[in-house]
Amino acid sequence: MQTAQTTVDPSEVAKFEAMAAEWWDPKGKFKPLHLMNPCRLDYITRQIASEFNRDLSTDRPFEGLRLLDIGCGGGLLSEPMARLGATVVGADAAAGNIPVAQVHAEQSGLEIDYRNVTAEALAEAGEQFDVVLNMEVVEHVADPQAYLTACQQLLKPGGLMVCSTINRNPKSFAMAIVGAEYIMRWLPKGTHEWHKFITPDELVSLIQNAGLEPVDRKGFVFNPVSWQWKISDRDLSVNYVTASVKP
Ligand SMILES: C[S@@+](CC[C@H](N)C(=O)[O-])C[C@H]1O[C@@H](n2cnc3c(N)ncnc32)[C@H](O)[C@@H]1O
Repeated sequence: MQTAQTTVDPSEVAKFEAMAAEWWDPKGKFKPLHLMNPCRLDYITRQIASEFNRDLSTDRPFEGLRLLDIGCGGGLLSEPMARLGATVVGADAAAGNIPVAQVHAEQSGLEIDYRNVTAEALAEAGEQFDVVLNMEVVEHVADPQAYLTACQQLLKPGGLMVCSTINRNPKSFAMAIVGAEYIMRWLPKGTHEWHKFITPDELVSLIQNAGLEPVDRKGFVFNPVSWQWKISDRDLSVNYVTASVKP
């Protein structure tokens, strides 16, 4: 791993190291992210297409865009972005995630540049991207403001950051911790720490303080009957996503 680890919380990264082998098992510990993937990919692709004026009916609409998937895990989002034509760098603080992501991309015939590196180290190295995907990571870092500032530095002017996380309220405690970890046992107990969850207003302030302009926010809502996630304009009570641009 490269230097500049200021925003890494070693105990958080250790949790993901321990689960690294399971990234691509849709019934394993990352089942919630697999279930959520169609819904969040729909949001991400529409935000990128709108920001960069791309036609989603074409084969590789994101050709020419350089995209960073920060906290990429096993590459559940890096791979679809590469399929859509983006030049993808997947970065993660957990070293064990990288070979898992690399092997899966190779087996899928995709070229993705996976690196065991932090956002701060990439920013220090002067890397620049059109898009930063920052999905389900900010609730796992030691210093969200420093982390989001590094993400801002990584964007070119006019670049887009899509950032998702979990709200902090009694409902999110019941759903994301008691429900997902203790009742459904989707995730190992202790995967999430409720006090590290961030309300939408707090996230908007952090994003603005980092020098980005928030342009959209939506909820991701799980329907236990259809067993599917949907995008909601109004319900940001548990999982939610924001889009921001660098002026
Ligand atoms: C919940 S997973 C999300 C993975 C992926 N973004 C997704 O949504 O499918 C969080 C990931 O963030 C990584 N992570 C935690 N802290 C990090 C940091 N400071 N910098 C980069 N990655 C980090 C973890 O190792 C883990 O792979």
